[in-house]
Order: sequence, then C-alpha cells, then structure tokens
Amino acid sequence: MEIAKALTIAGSDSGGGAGIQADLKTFQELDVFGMSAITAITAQNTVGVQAVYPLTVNAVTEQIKSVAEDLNPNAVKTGMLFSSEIIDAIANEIKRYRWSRVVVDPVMIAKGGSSLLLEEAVASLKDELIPLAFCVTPNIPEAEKLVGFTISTLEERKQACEALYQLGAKNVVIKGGHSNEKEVTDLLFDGETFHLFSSPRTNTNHTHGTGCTFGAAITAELAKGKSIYEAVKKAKDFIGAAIEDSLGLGAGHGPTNHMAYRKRKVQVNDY
Ligand SMILES: Nc1ncnc2c1ncn2[C@@H]1O[C@H](COP(=O)(O)OP(=O)(O)OP(=O)(O)O)[C@@H](O)[C@H]1O
Ligand SMILES: Cc1ncc(CO)c(N)n1
Repeated sequence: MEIAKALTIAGSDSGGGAGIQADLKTFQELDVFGMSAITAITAQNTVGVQAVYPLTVNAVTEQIKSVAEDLNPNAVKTGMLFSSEIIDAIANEIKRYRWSRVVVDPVMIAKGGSSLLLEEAVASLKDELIPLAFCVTPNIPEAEKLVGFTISTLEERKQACEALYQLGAKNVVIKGGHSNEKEVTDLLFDGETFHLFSSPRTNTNHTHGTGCTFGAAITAELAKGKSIYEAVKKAKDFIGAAIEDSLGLGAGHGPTNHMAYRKRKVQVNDY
C-alpha cells in the first residue's frame, strides 16, 4: 500500500520548533510522507520572533499547485497564513483540488506575543477557510477571537465549539493549553457529541510549537484514513510525550521533543 501523504501550508520557523518544521517532523514520526507550501519566512528562536517575511500570493499558490498536481496529499494542514490575500488564495486552491481532509490551525500569536496574523485577516479565516475545514483547532484565545466572547468555563468552551461548527467546520477542537487548570483538557465537538481529552499539566517552559505539533499529528492520522476521534486521541498522546520529554533547548520557550512518542513506542515494543 502507498504511504500516506500530508501537505502543510504554513510559516517557516527558523528555530525548528513550530510551523513547517514542527509539522514535517511530526508527519515523519508518524510514518506519513510530508510536503510543504511556505506562506511566510520567520526569523525566530525560543526567545521570540525577530522578523516576518510573507511570501507573495503566487509563491504560495505555485507551491500548492506543484504538490497537488503530482503528489496528491491525503490530508492538508494550514498554520500561520499571515494575510487575508494569502488565506483567500489558499481557500480557492482547497476548493480547486476538492481537498476534504483539511485541518485548519488558526494561528494568530506566537508564545512570546508576536503577531503571526494581521488583524484584518481574522474575517477571511472565518468566512473563507473555516467553512472548508474538516477540523479546526484553535487555542482558547484564538477561539475567543473567532467567536467574539470570553471562554472561562467548560460550558462556554462548548458554546464556542458550537459557534465554530456553525461556521462550517465539520469538527472543532478547542485546545486547553492556555487554561489555568491542573489538567490540560482538549475538547472535541463532532457536530453531535463532545469528547474530552485530558492529561496532567506538565510544568515546563518548553511549549513552543505545541499547537502546530498537535495539529500536525491530527493531520497525519487523518491522512492514514483514521477517524477524527482516533486522530485527536493519538495527537494528544503524541504532544503529551513531546512536552514531557523536553530537549531543554534555548533560553526562552523551548521546542518540544518530536522524537519522544516514537522512542517510547520503541521502548514498549522492546520488552
Ligand atoms: N503544559 C502542558 N502539559 C501537557 N500538555 C500540554 C501543555 N500545554 C499544552 N498542552 C497540550 O498541547 C496541545 C496544544 O495546546 P495549546 O493550547 O498550548 O496550543 P497553542 O497555544 O496553539 O500552541 P502554540 O501557539 O505554542 O503552537 C494540546 O493538545 C494541549 O493539551
Ligand atoms: C511559523 C510559526 N507558525 C506557528 C507558530 C505558533 O506556535 C509559530 N511560533 N511560528
């Protein structure tokens, strides 16, 4: 059987912990062939984002075309998209190629506070891209921005899931990394049922790229034909291991360990 293939459309993180780099590492770790279309180049490390260079709309759509017309991904993920022109163009390409297994991670702000999406582009995310999403994966501040109300309780998080579902996303995952609870709980809504995925919160500063890595793991599993429930469950385990077995790199918000999940699996199989 041919290997599953996934395409990430996102920004490049020179520091290697988030963006395109996190996505490709995650695809590889989960036995999926990774491909990329870069939307913007960031000069970035664990301390912050030093510069952002968006590419032209043509540069983005030509990369997508090259991948689509030869390599035909089984699933597609979007990450940092920066502007409304880039978002609108990507939405058109998704429609052109009739991609249905599309994971939209509505990246807005990096851990250090730098903006990765222009304010005016939020409307394009809502109107053009989220309606095409098989799954949308905001963190709590991103979900608040998209739905226009504050999310403090589980009940409000459920309401936000429903509001994002109403925008057209077939599944919604609101991630819990930004809550201040002891447990980190991700909430999945598939249009009918809410599923909670909880784990103890790891006390660490090494959480750069957690959202990208989690979304990429969902995309990898969807590329293999897994259900959304199975994909989110695997992604939660994958990011949990990557956060726990931190590499301790950098002076700021360090990257996660993309190898941790595979190494644990190998260890278990050894016994
Ligand atoms: N301290 C932690 N311990 C365990 N799991 C965590 C922790 N922080 C985040 N997670 C998990 O990591 C994933 C990403 O959650 P989070 O809400 O941090 O995303 P994010 O803000 O989009 O990340 P980023 O912007 O850094 O890419 C979720 O599955 C969440 O459960
Ligand atoms: C390129 C890029 N995408 C996403 C994030 C969010 O973690 C980041 N810091 N950098």
